[in-house]
Amino acid sequence: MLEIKNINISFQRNIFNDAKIQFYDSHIHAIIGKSGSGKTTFLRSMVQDFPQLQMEMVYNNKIINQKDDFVKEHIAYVDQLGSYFPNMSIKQHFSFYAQMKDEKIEESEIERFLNQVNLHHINIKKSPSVLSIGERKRFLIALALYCDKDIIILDEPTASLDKKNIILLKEVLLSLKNKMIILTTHTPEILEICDVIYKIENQQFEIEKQEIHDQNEMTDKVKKYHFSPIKYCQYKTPIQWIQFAGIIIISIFILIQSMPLTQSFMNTTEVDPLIFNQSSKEMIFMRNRSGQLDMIYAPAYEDEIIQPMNKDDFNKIQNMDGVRKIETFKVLTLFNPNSTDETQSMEIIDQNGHSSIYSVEADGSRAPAIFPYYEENDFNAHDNGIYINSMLSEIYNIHEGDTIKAKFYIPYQQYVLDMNPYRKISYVLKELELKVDKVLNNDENYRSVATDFMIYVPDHMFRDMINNVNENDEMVPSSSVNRAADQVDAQPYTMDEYVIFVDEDQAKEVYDAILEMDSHYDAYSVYLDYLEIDVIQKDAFQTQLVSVAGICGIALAAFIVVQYFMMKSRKEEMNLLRRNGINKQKIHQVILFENGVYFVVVSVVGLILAYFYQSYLDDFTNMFVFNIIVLVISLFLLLVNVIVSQFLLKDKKHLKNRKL
Ligand SMILES: Nc1ncnc2c1ncn2[C@@H]1O[C@H](COP(=O)(O)OP(=O)(O)OP(=O)(O)O)[C@@H](O)[C@H]1O
Repeated sequence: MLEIKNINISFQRNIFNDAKIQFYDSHIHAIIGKSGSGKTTFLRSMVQDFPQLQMEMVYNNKIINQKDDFVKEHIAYVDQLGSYFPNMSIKQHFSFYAQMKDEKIEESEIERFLNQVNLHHINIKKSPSVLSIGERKRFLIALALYCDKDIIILDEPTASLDKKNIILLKEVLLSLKNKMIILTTHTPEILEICDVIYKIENQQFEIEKQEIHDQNEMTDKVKKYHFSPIKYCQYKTPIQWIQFAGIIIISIFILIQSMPLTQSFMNTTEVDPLIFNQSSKEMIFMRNRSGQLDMIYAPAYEDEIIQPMNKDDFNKIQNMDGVRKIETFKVLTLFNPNSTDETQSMEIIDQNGHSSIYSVEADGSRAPAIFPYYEENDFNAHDNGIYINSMLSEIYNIHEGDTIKAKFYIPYQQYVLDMNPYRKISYVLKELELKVDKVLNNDENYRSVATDFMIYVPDHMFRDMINNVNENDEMVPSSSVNRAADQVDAQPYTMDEYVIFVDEDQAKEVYDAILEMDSHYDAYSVYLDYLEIDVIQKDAFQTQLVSVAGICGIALAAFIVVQYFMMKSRKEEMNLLRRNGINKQKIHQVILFENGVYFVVVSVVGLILAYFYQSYLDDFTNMFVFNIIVLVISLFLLLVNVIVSQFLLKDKKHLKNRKL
């Protein structure tokens, strides 16, 4: 027996005032009353709490403290509309309850239950929406029977039913001998089979009819129903799966958009320390070029195209504000500047005499070269030592005190052609032994675009290396030099490239002035070049940022719209779970689990894509930043996801929502 006492419900007005009511095992009860008297509200209050409700329920002499558990174990509720889970087929409804009961249900068993309520030959793979409302209500009763609930509540079961369906329903109700049926109706055919009829009058339940017969002992065995939020996630319509996949795809799209942007941001922030050291800020390379400049200015590698400076211009530059000194400049290479199609070997001898021989790539990309340094470079307190940069030291494992032994190409004579190229240069191949006095830090040395592997020798030593060449040295054969020798006489080689030492704050003016003097004058400063590229990169980043922000904004709006509709379609589903006694925490766990799956999928795919993107760039130096950005964006999208779901699933319309 179910006794409900002290029923108080009031909205704008009192609906029940200290009312009480009793329901008997194996009896059919009807509640009647005028429209608006509170029939639906009362039935609803039996399965769901709301703020305007107070009541005390006693079932088989036990006070019900946990209404949710009681509902889950004992009550099946069928509302006026015959509401069903919109995310489940007929068959899935049964398997959902089977899962809660820790059982498996076969199709034949489902059919047996459907037969009990006169539902034959329906396609159980279809959604209950294909059923008529009468069939739907009977289907829900069949479900209640399968769930073995002992209390079945039917709100207006005959609403919208035709005569034939009313008769069918009546037969079904009569067959439920051992259940406690509680219904609201005004249909005489149903009322005549009710054992007890209560009428709502003056906010109380008044007995209209009471024919209590022997009550089939309804076992109060505690049935255990388990609701698993994880298993529940499988119940989705194809549209919901598509929506779920949709928000994942949109999220991944946003992540993909962020990657080039991140890269371009890193480009704008990454600073090579070599660019900002004092020497790089104060050195401007300069030359008078014959012919067109192709690509970039690579100091001294292209000295066939360098011709002497105009004396007047040279003097002008020398007298410019900020110019401290002008020195000649050249680079000695390990490869034949006339053809780099060869492999060279380089020997490193350590202080103990142990030697390592390296074969240097034919393309010269890892080839060290000899550069002059000057007093103005302020290297290591002017001790006239031989220095190398840290990159060369690391790659070839060269330490202070080690000796680099290799053959370098040293210019000997030039054949001035006075056209483009301006001259042909003959070289000798000379073995040099350079004992490394010090490995310079990045903030000490200067940088060149010619190579990353630099050996610095004092300017006077450098000039000696060039000036001490004579015809006894090993001449490098060259057909182009021979051809030039047929046309013009040889002259001694002259260094026509220069490095200007300037005051840092006037470097830009000097640089611009040189370029303005003559279109054949080239000026190159690692530092100024960097600043120029930096401005271009920052501009490019800003443009990219605006376009990516636009695209991602649209994608985010699409994300919210899809998520909104997905969640909206689930509101009914969540309400039904509540009516099945599934508490709010469990329902939140469903959402939490789905959000968790979403986050894991998006972030893992994002991290994999970030990895591939970086391998495409062949640069893993920003791996950490990329991964953090992927995770931050995924977390942000997760947050949007959670906010939209919480916003939609909140019981904010509790007071107004009649169909809870
Ligand atoms: N959530 C709510 N917020 C405000 N008022 C409510 C709410 N639910 C019900 N009411 C009011 O409580 C009263 C009883 O409504 P209820 O639907 O229970 O009546 P009923 O007897 O089932 O009527 P009918 O036979 O027409 O379905 C009505 O005046 C209704 O407006």
